[in-house]
Amino acid sequence: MTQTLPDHRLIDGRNVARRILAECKDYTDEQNNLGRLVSICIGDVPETEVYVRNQARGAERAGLPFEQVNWDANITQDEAKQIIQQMNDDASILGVIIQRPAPAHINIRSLQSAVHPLKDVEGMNPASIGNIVYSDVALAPCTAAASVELIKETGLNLEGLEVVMIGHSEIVGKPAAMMLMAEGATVTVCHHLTRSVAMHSRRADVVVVAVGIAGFLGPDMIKPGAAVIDIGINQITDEDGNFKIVGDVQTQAVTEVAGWITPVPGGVGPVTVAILIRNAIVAHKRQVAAGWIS
Ligand SMILES: Nc1nc2c(c(=O)[nH]1)N[C@@H](CN(C=O)c1ccc(C(=O)N[C@@H](CCC(=O)O)C(=O)O)cc1)CN2
Repeated sequence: MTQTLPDHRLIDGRNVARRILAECKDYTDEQNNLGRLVSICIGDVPETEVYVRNQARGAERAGLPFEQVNWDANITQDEAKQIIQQMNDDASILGVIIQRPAPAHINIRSLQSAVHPLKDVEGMNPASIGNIVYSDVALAPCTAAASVELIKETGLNLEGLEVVMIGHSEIVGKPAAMMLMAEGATVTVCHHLTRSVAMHSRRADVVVVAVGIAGFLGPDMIKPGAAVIDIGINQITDEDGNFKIVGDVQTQAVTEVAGWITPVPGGVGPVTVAILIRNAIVAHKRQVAAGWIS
């Protein structure tokens, strides 16, 4: 009888998420009056449906009250801001996350800045993001923190590690680069104006890809044995007309060369959700310390 052995090159994000959520549950079990995590969607955005569904599941597993709120796509910036301000003052709300993307007329950055730093479970308020520059990374943007968590899962020593980050978004690439520097890694950030991404990625111990282009990273772009962390969550339609989630990496081909690789789905997605819940716990501890709640 042939036995299928697990591929140890694959980093299982679901396992990492389970561990983080179990730690959160240990904390929530000790609390008797936890506020709820409010997740806001503006308009109908199919890309965020999976994310929000998994947020609800993650919160349930961690014993955290959760509420999904859907705002009409035509809500004005002022109306949205006003509701956020009411949420800031509402003691029954522990934290707030606003899904991206939002409709074009909404200034999402300004709206995220309206979430009070103590309720900013996404770490997207400029005050929270700014703290990362000072190596205070306890409340960091979820996907950026997930990429660091997945690199740690390889067991590689981050001190002096050569990491190439492909993508410089404010939500992943930039904060993740700062967080990795705080861990002692040497980080190169590539972006759309980088002359030869492959020239950089081929010498890296770890390549993190967050460009939002399905199959962007091929096997010829990495060093044999490197760790590849795929941050892309791209919805595509397969040959049978079904929706499917794929990453920014040509997973099958790159697995032949890489030492470690994160799959999509089952990689960064579940860890992003788990970090969101962990951030909510950090927010709770900070609110208690600030005397907002007891
Ligand atoms: N405010 C924010 N909005 C959005 C962010 C963000 O970090 N902050 N990132 C993305 C989220 N996103 C993709 O569009 C996304 C995140 C997580 C998942 C997920 O849980 N994926 C699972 C899917 C498994 C399944 O099919 O159930 C996985 O990858 O295993 C999906 C999407 C956009 N918005």
